[in-house]
Amino acid sequence: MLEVENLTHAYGDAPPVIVGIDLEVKPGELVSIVGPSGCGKSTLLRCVAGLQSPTGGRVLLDGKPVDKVPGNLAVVFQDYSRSLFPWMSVRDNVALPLRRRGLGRAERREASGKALESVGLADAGAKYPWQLSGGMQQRVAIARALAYRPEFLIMDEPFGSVDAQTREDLEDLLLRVRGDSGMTILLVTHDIDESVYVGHRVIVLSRSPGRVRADLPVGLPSARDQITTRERPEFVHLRAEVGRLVRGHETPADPAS
Ligand SMILES: Nc1ncnc2c1ncn2[C@@H]1O[C@H](COP(=O)(O)OP(=O)(O)OP(=O)(O)O)[C@@H](O)[C@H]1O
Repeated sequence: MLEVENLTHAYGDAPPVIVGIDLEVKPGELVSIVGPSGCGKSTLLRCVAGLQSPTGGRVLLDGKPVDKVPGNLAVVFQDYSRSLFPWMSVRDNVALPLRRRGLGRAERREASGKALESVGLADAGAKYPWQLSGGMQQRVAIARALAYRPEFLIMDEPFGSVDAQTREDLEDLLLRVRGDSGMTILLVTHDIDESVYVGHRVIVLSRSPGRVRADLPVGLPSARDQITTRERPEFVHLRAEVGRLVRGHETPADPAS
């Protein structure tokens, strides 16, 4: 269980970028976070991942305060080009964090092979990241997080730099991970459709300073697919509601804001 309590963060003497954020993510849940540009989504994720100390409030993972990156947590950023080591093979990039898990060489190799297979890159292990397309590199970054088998997966706009078809494939991969692994996942995305398509819940942050404006359950069946799910009336309705909230419009359910 992930709990964020009254989280506030300011950079130096500047006004706070997030204020009084409260949220809970239950085991196995995938929660999408959306909000206007600059409202503090990445700041929130960095505080949750222990990469940054908040100036107020706290983050608890399974009841323990987060003050550094927890051992059972993995992070995937948008900028895969900076997160993969160009001098290491794809296989070694994926296997690297497994040393932290104390796995031996053979086990690391097996786990990295399986993770690469799960992202459709079984044959790319011996290549170097720079020999792959952007979408493939991002799949390597995702494979690295999956191989690590974290309990908590934090993703900051992970599909933002890939083409539309790859994005859909990666969303479907995320849905499979969500279903199979029981991981608790927090995903920041700019894509409102994506937030609904992959999420159990969508949290909308307000314009800067970011506060929780809405926390909306996604009442869609667990089995989703790119065509039929997006045609469902519940999907169309929720997408419109999230869109209005992100743009700062009033909604029937939110008359006072
Ligand atoms: N390291 C930093 N030092 C100072 N200010 C920062 C730092 N990181 C972010 N900010 C500022 O904090 C605010 C929120 O940034 P953040 O990246 O968290 O927002 P975001 O919602 O993720 O943005 P976007 O949607 O554009 O990616 C912005 O005004 C940004 O300039």
